[in-house]
Amino acid sequence: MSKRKEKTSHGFLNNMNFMFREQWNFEKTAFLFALVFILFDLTVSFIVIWLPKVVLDSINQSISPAAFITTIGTITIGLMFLKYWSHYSEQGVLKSAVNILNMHFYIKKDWKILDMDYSLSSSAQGKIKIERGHNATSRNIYVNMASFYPNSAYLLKAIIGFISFSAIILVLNPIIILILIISYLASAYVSFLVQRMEHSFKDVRAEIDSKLYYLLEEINHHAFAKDIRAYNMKSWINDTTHLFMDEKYRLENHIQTKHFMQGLFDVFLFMIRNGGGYVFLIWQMLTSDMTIGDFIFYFGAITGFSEWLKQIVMRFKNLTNANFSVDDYRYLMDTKDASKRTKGATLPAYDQPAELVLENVCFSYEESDRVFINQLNLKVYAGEKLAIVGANGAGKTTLIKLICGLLHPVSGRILLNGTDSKEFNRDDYYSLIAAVFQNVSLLPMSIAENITFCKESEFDTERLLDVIQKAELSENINELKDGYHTNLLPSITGNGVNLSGGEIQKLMLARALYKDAPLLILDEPTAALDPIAEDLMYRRYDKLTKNKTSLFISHRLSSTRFCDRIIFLEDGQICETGSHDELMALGGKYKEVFDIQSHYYKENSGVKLR
Ligand SMILES: Nc1ncnc2c1ncn2[C@@H]1O[C@H](COP(=O)(O)OP(=O)(O)OP(=O)(O)O)[C@@H](O)[C@H]1O
Repeated sequence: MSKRKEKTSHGFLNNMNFMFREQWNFEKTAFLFALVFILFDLTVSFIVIWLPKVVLDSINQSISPAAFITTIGTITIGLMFLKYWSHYSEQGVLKSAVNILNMHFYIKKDWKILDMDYSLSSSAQGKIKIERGHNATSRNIYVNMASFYPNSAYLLKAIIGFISFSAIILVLNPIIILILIISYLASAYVSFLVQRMEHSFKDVRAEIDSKLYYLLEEINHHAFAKDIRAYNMKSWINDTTHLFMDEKYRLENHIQTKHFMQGLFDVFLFMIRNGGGYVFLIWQMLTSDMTIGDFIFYFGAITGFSEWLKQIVMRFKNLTNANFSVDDYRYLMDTKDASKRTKGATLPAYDQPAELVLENVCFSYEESDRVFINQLNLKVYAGEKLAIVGANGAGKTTLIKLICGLLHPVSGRILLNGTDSKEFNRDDYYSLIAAVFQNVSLLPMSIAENITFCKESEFDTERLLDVIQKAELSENINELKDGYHTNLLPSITGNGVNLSGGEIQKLMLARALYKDAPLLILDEPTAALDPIAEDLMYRRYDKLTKNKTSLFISHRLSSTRFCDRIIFLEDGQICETGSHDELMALGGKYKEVFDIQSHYYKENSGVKLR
């Protein structure tokens, strides 16, 4: 499979364009808020350094108390007005960007993860990508991508403030500006180095987080609670969690140490910068005609100038962080599916069984050198009932995932009614297959919704009742007060029932039958059924698979005899194929395993399997 080189960074300007367009499309008023905030907040900054000069000059010039109160009162009221509206607008910018826009990215990212090819989302590389996408849209407003827009506004405000205050200090002495700027450039450079170092650990951090959070989520998972107690796994979980935590601690500690050193360097520069400025002003007071009002005004300007520079460095740093997050988000969102998402080949009829052909199919998992499916050739005739058997790890589930289009062959082809599965639109192709996988997936909604995936008002009742009956679930459901309207997962829905393992398996079968697709795939569908339910299912298998081609995976070889043909898989290859009688006559691996299983039955119950 040829690997496309993926773009991990779009560049700052491109990201800026992207974020501003997103903000514009999402909420235009955010731009008005930003404008008001910048203008008003800057004006407040000027008034704050100018007001003490006005007060001192007024006292020096001995103006009348009425004029003094009017002047100071007007300025103070104006200041309050501007401060209120600047705060209001700032909140407007933060609200629309961080609270709303971030939620928009968060949902889009989740949708992308749900929609992307399974082969990508389940690979190790895909998991890191997803973790980085989660971090990019996290609730932490200091690093998430939505902080890009407010930080741009803060940065613009700081730049304008810096230029204006420069003009004031320029009148005083240009060298002061030069000293202040050099000290800040040094600070910015060190900050940039620390930030770049932190970014270089992003993949390591995502990998540790993904391991740690997987473990933390699993231990909180209801299904895992029994095993934890039964196998006394607490100490193992504790040790493993601490192992990951230690890894995380070491990494964060290393990063934190660099931040601490950067902080020390900043304090050193601050002392040189501000201390030098004040010494210069005192000297000016002593040697020229500078008034106390001027001293206070310039004192404020130098402090304010330093503050603007600090703001520029800080906002630039935040913006760079947000820019990295935008890159991470776009890296995830740009993921190209390997399967076809555009209009594909014409689909075969849903009411006719499909023919399936595998030609020289090879497959390896991305992160492994091993070949899991090796040059596999197989033809499943339309309407045929094929059983796939083999030892654990032989590749049965992998083969099923390939046929389902969840994984893609590294080489070779999978043809459905003569058309390469790659030629179908991915979602169209999924619609041709109804599969029951080993891992069950129940959702917190009613039994009917879990079977049909339709809203309560939209499903086909007749079809629902038919599949409930075929899956042998009628008796269980009839016992419930609300029948198939009963909710599942009461711990989440607040009411309803918990089904047993066997009942869930029947429900999964009902779900596959309701889909009524031409290719039915059942991966160990009877593993949780009691012998009577299992026997019933085998006897009804013809009816269940009417007008369908079916693939049936099982470890119980006796259960595959109702299939037309059996393939025995070993190391990702078909080593034997034929009907039960043919394989028994062959005297190979199938017979060997069958004899071991039937021997067990004979010895323990006197029941012979043949
Ligand atoms: N995501 C993965 N990455 C790497 N290897 C994997 C992955 N999933 C499965 N494997 C490996 O592929 C091999 C085949 O697994 P598969 O699940 O297809 O076997 P199986 O025949 O269905 O086994 P079982 O009967 O136990 O369900 C196993 O060795 C397994 O470890």
